[in-house]
Amino acid sequence: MSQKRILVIAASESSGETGIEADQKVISAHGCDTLTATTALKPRGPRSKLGIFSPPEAFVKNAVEGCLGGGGVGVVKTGYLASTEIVGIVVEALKRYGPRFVVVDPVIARMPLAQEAVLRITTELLPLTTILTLNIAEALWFARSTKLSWDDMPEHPKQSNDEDLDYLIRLTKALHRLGPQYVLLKGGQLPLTANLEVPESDLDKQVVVNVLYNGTDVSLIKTPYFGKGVPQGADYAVAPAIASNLALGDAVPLATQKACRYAEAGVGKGNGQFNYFHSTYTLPFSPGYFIEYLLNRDDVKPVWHAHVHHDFVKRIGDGTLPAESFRNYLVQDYLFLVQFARAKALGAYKTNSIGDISAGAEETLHIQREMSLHLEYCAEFGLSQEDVEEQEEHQACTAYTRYVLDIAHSESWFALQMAFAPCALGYGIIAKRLWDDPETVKEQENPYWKWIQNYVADDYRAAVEAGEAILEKHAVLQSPSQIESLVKIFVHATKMETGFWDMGSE
Ligand SMILES: Cc1ncc(CO)c(N)n1
Repeated sequence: MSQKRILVIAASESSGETGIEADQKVISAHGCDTLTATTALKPRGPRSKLGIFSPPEAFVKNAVEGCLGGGGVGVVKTGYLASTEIVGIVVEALKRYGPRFVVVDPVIARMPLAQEAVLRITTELLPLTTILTLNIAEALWFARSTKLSWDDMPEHPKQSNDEDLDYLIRLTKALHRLGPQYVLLKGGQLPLTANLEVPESDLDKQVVVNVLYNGTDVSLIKTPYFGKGVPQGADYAVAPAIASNLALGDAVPLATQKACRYAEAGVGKGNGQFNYFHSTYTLPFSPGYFIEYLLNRDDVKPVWHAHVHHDFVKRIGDGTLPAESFRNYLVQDYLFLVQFARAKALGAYKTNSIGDISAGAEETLHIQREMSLHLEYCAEFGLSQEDVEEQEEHQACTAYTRYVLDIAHSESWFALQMAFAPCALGYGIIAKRLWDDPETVKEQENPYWKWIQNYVADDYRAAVEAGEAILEKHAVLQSPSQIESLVKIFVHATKMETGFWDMGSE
């Protein structure tokens, strides 16, 4: 699905806390895409006092028209419109291209703006506006700056007990007369009590009421009051979040309610920073590269290395492994594979996908074929199938197989696949390395050559690749915290593999 595109016409603020940069984070967090027309350039911190820089108006015009003329932009969100001319450019472009939604956050109280620009916003931009979002200070600024006569514009109350819910609603209605389809008045500067009354002390301040009005219906969106330390991003995030929700297809009231919830959640536990990505999952790997990521993790790499570079493996390669060790290992591996086949069969039971069921069944059969190699070797050692099956399981064998079977019972189907993973991946990698390594003693010179051949054979390779495909396909569907617990399973199973080699080396 292509991303929904939103044109942001606003100032660039190098702090990233407001302006285009902040809007872009909000919009990205909603899975939408941002196009920009930069109206002003504001440095961070004390340097901002040295001045806000203005890009040439021709640039702003070209950017706005280029973005809207290029098509695919359904929502325009405006922030700081730095000059009368820029307001004119925006108004002209909106009339020409008629985007579906126009979200206006008129940054008029905290950035310098000519009286004429405010007037032009009021008379020309607001009538083209889908939703005007503003806080109380901005609402009052409009009241002071505009030359319009407002019949029902409430006086700014001098006494705090006039600043009640009714006052907020009257203010919202007054602003609606300026022409936008909706007004959202953000009440963060006027927190109320839990019963929406005027608080008598700071302790009583509990609820922030945001008032949404469309000319007929007033709706109140209540959010908790977090005190004075609320990161400013919480306020600025509402408008771009509305723009995103509109782009994604919500009607204005729902888009607005969800935007207020988004902003509320971003305040989080109050470390002073607004969290834009509170509901965004970031997987630590790119799709298709889970295994590469997994094997390079700091908590996996050394454990994995210990398994695939074990001394037992080296001595299979150079043929110096004592026959006795190999025989003991093979017997235990046969017993291991019996239990592994049980786990594979149980895995097949644990899924509703017929593809995954039959893959599980295939793997079970594949284990049976792998076991015939073990029996061939054992015959050479004078051991029959019955002899092998009579042997007692070594603890390393019991530990590994019952761990996997326990995952099979207590965890998800995919967790079980992660418990299987070190087995196939490891033997695939080990055998290929031994096969390619010029140091490896080959053919008849090496009593274990058949073993190496078995794990580089086409059918084993195909089984490994099928397992890899399963990991890649399902890893991208997990949450980041699930990935962490899955990795732990993989690490533990890998250690069990190493334990198996250790046992063989005894
Ligand atoms: C212990 C162990 N791990 C992996 C394999 C590969 O199937 C095996 N045969 N035995």
